[in-house]
Amino acid sequence: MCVPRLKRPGVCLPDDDDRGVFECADPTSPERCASGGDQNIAPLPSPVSAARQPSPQQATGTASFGLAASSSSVVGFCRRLSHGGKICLSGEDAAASCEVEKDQEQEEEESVPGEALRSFMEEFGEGENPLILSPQLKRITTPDRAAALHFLGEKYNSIIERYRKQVAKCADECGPRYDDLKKKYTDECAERKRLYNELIELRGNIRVFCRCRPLSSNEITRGCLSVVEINPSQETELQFVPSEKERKAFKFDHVFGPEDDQEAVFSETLPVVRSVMDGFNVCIFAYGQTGTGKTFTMEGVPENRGVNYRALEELFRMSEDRSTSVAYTFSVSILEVYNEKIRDLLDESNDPSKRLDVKQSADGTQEVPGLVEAPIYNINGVWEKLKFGAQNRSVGATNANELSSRSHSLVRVTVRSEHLVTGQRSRSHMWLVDLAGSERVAKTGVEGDRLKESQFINKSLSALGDVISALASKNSHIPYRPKKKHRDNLIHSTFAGGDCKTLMFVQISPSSTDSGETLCSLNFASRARAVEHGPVRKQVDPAESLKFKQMIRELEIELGNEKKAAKDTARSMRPPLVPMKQRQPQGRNSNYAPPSGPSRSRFSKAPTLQNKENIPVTMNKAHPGADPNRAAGKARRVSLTPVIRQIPIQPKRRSSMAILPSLSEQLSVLNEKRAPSRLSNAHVPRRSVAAFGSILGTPLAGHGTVDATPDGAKLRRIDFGSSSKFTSPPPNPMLGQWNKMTTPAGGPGNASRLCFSIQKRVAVSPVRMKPSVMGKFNPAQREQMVVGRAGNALRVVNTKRRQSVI
Ligand SMILES: Nc1ncnc2c1ncn2[C@@H]1O[C@H](COP(=O)(O)OP(=O)(O)OP(=O)(O)O)[C@@H](O)[C@H]1O
Repeated sequence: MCVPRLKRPGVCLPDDDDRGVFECADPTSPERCASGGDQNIAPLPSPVSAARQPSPQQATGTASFGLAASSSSVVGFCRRLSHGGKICLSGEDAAASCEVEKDQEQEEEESVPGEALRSFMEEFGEGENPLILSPQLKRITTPDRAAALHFLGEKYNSIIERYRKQVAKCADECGPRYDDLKKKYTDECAERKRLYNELIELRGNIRVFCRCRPLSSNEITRGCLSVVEINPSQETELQFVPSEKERKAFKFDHVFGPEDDQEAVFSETLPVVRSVMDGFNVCIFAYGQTGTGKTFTMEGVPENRGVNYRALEELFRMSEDRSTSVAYTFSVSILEVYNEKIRDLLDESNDPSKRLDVKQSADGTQEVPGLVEAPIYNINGVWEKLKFGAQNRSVGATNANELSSRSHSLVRVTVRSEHLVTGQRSRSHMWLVDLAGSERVAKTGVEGDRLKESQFINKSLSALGDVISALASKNSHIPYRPKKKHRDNLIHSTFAGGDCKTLMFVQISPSSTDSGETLCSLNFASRARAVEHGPVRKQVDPAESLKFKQMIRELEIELGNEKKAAKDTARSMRPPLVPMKQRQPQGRNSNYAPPSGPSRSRFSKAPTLQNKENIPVTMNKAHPGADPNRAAGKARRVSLTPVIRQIPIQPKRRSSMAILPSLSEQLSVLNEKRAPSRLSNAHVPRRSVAAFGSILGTPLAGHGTVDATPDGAKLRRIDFGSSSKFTSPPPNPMLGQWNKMTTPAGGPGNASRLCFSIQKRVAVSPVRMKPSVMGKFNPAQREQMVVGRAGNALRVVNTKRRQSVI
């Protein structure tokens, strides 16, 4: 039997989900025949009545079956029911229907009427199994077939209805979730892009977009193939496939394929363009082989304008948006570098004798004095200027491009802004550069003037390539053109100079005939992408910066005066100091007594152990009052003062306002793994320590007590009024005087007067002494001694004396 596989329209077979559409050209029900519905079987009466009274109109119409019935059965059935109505099958199916007829007649003879229909309905009445095999349907005799099909139709309709409801329910339930997820995804993408842009800005990278033009009609005629593969879902990657075996992937910040239009390109360019309105310099330039669409991207055509026009349009739009807070003014200059000469394309006089040159301005930027800077007030004005400039540009025909640009074209848009509230002004530039195309002289078939142009173009582009390579590999030497005023340096500094946000379009041809040049361009662009300039500065109006410089100068003078005044005041407030010459030599770390000097005779005619503040000395119990060290003729105990000097002082370390804890406290504190030692809260200049070291008694003496906290590192509370076990000798008269001078309202004095510094914690640990030294002390003395070490400073602490931890 022939089972036709019906392709659209036709019957859906078990292994094919094409929908079968049977059209009946029944004159009595034209609307049904023409309805073309493709999902449901037309509504039919109940199976029983249908079985009894098969109505052609009811059974006909346009129906689609998702059943596995033999199309022959259905066709035959429809034919009979239509009473002469025509079953229309398309194409190959029509031929199949003839054979179907024969089979059907044969089948009818074999089947048992009524019985088959019943069992069929029993079998398929239950469940949702939509799979009905054709032999089962074939068993039903002709008069019952209508009922069987009707039965099936209803069953399928109900299944479809149920599924439709399920789908609707699912859509209701999942719709909001889907929308939510979609929003999250979009937000995530936007955030990723923002972060990426931020990263690029921080690094100061050159952004690189790659744009591949479509194959030209000429290339298609010549049978050129495309060597570039771009997957639209991967907007940053491009595959270069010059042959079957070769394949190289290139990554850029965005890749535009042949089908991407000017608008799509500009929408990605927009963020960079907007920066110029925020005071950043911006440079957008197109690079690539001749005829790859650089001018198309930058200038565009009147009906399909490019980046230049759209960028200026955006600037005007933004200016309008911000008009309540910022006042913007725009001006434009257009120039070209042709055969290493600069031509002003907006100069209406077109004076050939006018010579323009590049000059370096005071702020290091390249300027072209004398260049026309035309103010623009609206977008119409912009188009006029751009058109005028483009008309003046040097173009010529080559084999590669009928209208090949023979020069680098630079449009400079100057944006000046003044903030209406803060009055802050800025001046920034946007450079829109359409470079001349690199070309293979042999290929472009140029000669004469065109050849000369080509040589200049290639030389200039190669210099640019060197600059970019050097920048990319972070060479210390950037090979700008040797002459400082070289025209190319204007281009180089524009986008490679560093102080602007740079976007490069690398334009490529997809044609297999250009694969060599395409690879060069892609490699060049990859190198450019690796260049890191560092963050770009906001530009301030030069007039504004002059004003700021002036302000800074005035502030500096003011600050200097204030510092001087503060110094003078501080000097007048200081306590009387020992004259410098009386102080011990700096940096001396000696075990010998410092030479006696006038200070001693002046402040302490007979220095005693008691009044030697901060100088721990071992007492000789046998001869009190005698200097045991001298008596022994040996080196004195460590002089603390020089030791202190040796301890490195951290610049912002606080100085202690006192305080001498007991030895056990010291030990416990110091052994606590050098807990952070904020033992002080007032900075005392180093020399004060030295000075007080030789003053008899300090203002601290007799005033300070320590309220030791569990944390030895914490500052002790000072009770100036109470007495202490660490009492000092009576203060000397000079200090008394000084106290009076500096104590407000006769109070105990403030912290700054308690200037005795603990500059460094000292880890005290037993140190082995030479037996010869130890022998000089009796056991009681030895017990009383603790030997400590502070850095490389050795000192002895006597438990019976007022002790300094350091
Ligand atoms: N993306 C594109 N879609 C459609 N046409 C394009 C596209 N890019 C370029 N073209 C067409 O290709 C031709 C060459 O383009 P264009 O003059 O801009 O190239 P070019 O790189 O500036 O060449 P040259 O360096 O020689 O000046 C033009 O006819 C242009 O319209």
